[in-house]
Amino acid sequence: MNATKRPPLSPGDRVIGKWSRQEWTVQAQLGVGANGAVYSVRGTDGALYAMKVCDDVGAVAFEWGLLEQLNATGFAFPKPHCIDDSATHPALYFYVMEQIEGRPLDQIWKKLSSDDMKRVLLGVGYGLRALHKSQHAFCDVKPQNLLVDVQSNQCVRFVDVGGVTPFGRSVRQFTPTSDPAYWGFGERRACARYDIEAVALMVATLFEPVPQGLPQWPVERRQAWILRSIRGRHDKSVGALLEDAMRGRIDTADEFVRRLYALKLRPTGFPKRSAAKAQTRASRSAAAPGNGRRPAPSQPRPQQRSAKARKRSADWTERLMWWALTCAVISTAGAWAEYLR
Ligand SMILES: Nc1ncnc2c1ncn2[C@@H]1O[C@H](COP(=O)(O)OP(=O)(O)OP(=O)(O)O)[C@@H](O)[C@H]1O
Repeated sequence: MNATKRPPLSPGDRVIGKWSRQEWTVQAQLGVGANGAVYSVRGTDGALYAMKVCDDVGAVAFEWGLLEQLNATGFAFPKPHCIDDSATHPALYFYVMEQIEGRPLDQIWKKLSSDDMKRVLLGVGYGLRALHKSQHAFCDVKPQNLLVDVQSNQCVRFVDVGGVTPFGRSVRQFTPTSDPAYWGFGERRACARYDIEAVALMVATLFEPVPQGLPQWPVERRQAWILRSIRGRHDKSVGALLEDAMRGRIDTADEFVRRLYALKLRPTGFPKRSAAKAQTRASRSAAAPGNGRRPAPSQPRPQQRSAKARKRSADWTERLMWWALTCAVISTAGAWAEYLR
């Protein structure tokens, strides 16, 4: 496939579908990968969509077919909207889908609190659970394909359906650092366990970027490196979960979700973020699911907090006063004793 075949689109360009006669105006480029480029486009209905443009008409048809098939089971991938060729650009094959809000996981991971990390991973687990029900594996699990909406309680959605493969088949599209076979943990065959292993590898490499020379290392050395990094750096329970997942001891997304729920996270070992903030967010969403705007009932109110602070400082000054008074009484008594002697 030759990347130069595909005409690049710029903001303001209009694309008219040859068959559907629908029209879209390009707003911005959302991303670009090995298979094509994805643009944010506005339809004539005023809504924003994502348009994926590939060099190869076969790739467009293949991804479109998968999106449609998976949409029927309803889950984390974008909803398909339309497939067409451009009447306005030569050799421009594309499909239009829902534009997913959110930022790629690698761009926000380091800013998340441990609670938010757990929430994101639960979202990934739920998305995989739904996908696996359709007997397909994601296969190309990588942070760039997981979009997290930080405005919406860390809601996670998947993009890039190109790697999705029916269970039992060989994996066609993968990213080495999330590929269990690359690390010597398993074979490159689509199944639920492959995805869970990939998630664990992805998390480990988000915590600690891989060394530059890693591709030249023998597989045993790579494996030793990643095991050392998860055993040494994180909360022990997180390390144990990641290691079990990597080693293929977690067979289903259901089990992964259960293990995540059971994790008792310590605030240490994760990037700094005010624990109070995280707790406020968690209790907010518990109090008002969906919008999280009401303050948590268990949170001490500012007036209560300042009353306590006042009481603490009053205790301290009171003690100082009594101490000064006692000293004064003792020295006065001493002076009288000296005078009367
Ligand atoms: N529906 C969407 N909504 C918002 N952003 C999207 C959408 N689809 C893709 N993107 C963005 O565009 C980027 C590239 O898209 P995609 O992964 O589908 O291309 P690709 O050529 O298959 O990439 P790769 O080389 O990883 O296989 C994604 O990482 C994501 O940031």
